[in-house]
Amino acid sequence: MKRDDLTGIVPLDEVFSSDTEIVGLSSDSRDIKPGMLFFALAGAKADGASFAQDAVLRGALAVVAAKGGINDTVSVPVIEVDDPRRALALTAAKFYQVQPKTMVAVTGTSGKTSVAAFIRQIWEQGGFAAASIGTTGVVAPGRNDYGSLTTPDPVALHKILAELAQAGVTHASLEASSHGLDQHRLDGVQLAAAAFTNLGRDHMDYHPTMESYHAAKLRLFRDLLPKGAPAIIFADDPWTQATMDAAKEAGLEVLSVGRKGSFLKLNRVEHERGKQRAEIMHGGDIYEIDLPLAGDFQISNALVAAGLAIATKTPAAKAIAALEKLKGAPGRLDLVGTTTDGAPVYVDYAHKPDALENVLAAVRPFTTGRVMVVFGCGGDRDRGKRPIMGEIAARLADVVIVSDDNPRTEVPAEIRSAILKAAPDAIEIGDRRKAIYEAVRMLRAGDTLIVAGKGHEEGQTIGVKTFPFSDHEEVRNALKEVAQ
Ligand SMILES: CC(=O)N[C@H]1[C@@H](OP(=O)(O)OP(=O)(O)OC[C@H]2O[C@@H](n3ccc(=O)[nH]c3=O)[C@H](O)[C@@H]2O)O[C@H](CO)[C@@H](O)[C@@H]1O[C@H](C)C(=O)N[C@@H](C)C(=O)N[C@H](CCC(=O)O)C(=O)O
Ligand SMILES: Nc1ncnc2c1ncn2[C@@H]1O[C@H](COP(=O)(O)OP(=O)(O)OP(=O)(O)O)[C@@H](O)[C@H]1O
Ligand SMILES: N[C@H](CCC[C@H](N)C(=O)O)C(=O)O
Ligand SMILES: [Mg+2]
Repeated sequence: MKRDDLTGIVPLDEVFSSDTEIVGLSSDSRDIKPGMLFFALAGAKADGASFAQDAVLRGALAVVAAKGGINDTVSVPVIEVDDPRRALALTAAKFYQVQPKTMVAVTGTSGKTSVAAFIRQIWEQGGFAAASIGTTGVVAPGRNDYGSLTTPDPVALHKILAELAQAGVTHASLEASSHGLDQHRLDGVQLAAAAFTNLGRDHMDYHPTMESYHAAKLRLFRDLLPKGAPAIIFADDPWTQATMDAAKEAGLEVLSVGRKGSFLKLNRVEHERGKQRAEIMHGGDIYEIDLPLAGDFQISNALVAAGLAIATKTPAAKAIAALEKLKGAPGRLDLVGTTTDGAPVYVDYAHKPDALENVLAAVRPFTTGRVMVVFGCGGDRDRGKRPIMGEIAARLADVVIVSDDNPRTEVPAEIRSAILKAAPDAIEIGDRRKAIYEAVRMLRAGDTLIVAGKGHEEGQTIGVKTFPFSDHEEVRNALKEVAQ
């Protein structure tokens, strides 16, 4: 791409002639090839500025950095900007040029992946070529890539958006994580609408307080949505009011959904094992639907998705009717099988306190026997949530098995012991395969088992190595073995 097609954000015209060809951008010196621009970002672990020399040696045309950020002398121009992360995101948007026409983003502690998958399905049912991008990867017509970050870094993200647009995708939903918002990964994405699901304890290793965690989420409404755009806000969360106030102050059109919602109001819901019947009110009309998913929280997610669809011009009756055909995102209260006595086993991605609380509460109404749970907590992540999750499991489940979930570089037994402090009656089985097998073996008619924490994940990270591991596969194998 020529200099002039890319200028405007970073003042490239001050250092390059107009015929300079720029072949790419990166904030990782290891990815730099001749003809690329290197953006030096101050990170959590390292300072990108210290890799400027490395980037130059690999052929960077220039280094974009914060004012006074580069102390070493480098042999290429150093371009100083106020905010290198934002500059990278906006430049990436220009570099990759095209994005799907209608894009929405969803933030919140829980429900992002589910809402992103639901709105994609509502659009698909409306006949649009639609995509979703988030924790479970990129899902689009003819494409299903496994992803590693919930919100990809801006260069990867804009490359994906351009590929999707070029493949004819017109509608896309994105998950906006608090890290992603804080690090400006989504700046430069042209959003038509955005949504907020809820706020609970998460990532307290990154955000110093709940208020700063909330403020990171609010960037979506304060800084990224254009004025007048719709903000769909789940109405029944303790953080609803503060979020609505911020969205109103930012000049957005606030549309609330939920039991206390006014745009989509949930009048009534009846839970059954695999589905729930809901009465929803919109614009004076009443709709009765069967949502083919278990769990009260999935009603909330479905309402947020329907709100986004209506706000982006899907007729309300169509958007609400589409809820009857929704499929859950992989590993979200995902029914993997049942024992010969009919006891169901679900795999769920609850790896934070509120999610665990919700999922255990969700299965209680249709469990006549015991609610059982196998779970652990990730290593090298927020340590404070361990006893909190232990307490929740002990309070809401009848049988608790504490096991390992990506211990990473921590001592697994120490993580388990922090959970067990608040769940003294729990059974401890570190090996997750054995824990799942034991739990399945204990199941009796009327019981429900939740294997929580890993959801769609396909590995167990011990130390710095990731070993293939799938809760789905382990549950299926255990069910087979126990049935024999
Ligand atoms: C803590 C965190 O969020 N880190 C993210 C951040 O990295 P960072 O900027 O802090 O990087 P750093 O390692 O300190 O290095 C600083 C800079 O030096 C550069 N560098 C480094 C080494 C080198 O040889 N050369 C070089 O140029 C790095 O590329 C970087 O630009 O920016 C990177 C690029 O976007 C991300 O890949 C990286 O995600 C790491 C891998 C990560 O684990 N992130 C998780 C916590 C995360 O983002 N999770 C959220 C939420 C999950 C959820 O709840 O759903 C997500 O959106 O996935
Ligand atoms: N609206 C909700 N309210 C509370 N808990 C929920 C809600 N939706 C989902 N959950 C719980 O959180 C888990 C993760 O759901 P989902 O993947 O949709 O959320 P997420 O926000 O994308 O999470 P992550 O940040 O971990 O990717 C589910 O498996 C379920 O246990
Ligand atoms: N995006 C989250 C996922 C956590 C999933 C859980 N299985 C764990 O490893 O803690 C994180 O990396 O913190
Ligand atoms: Mg997610």
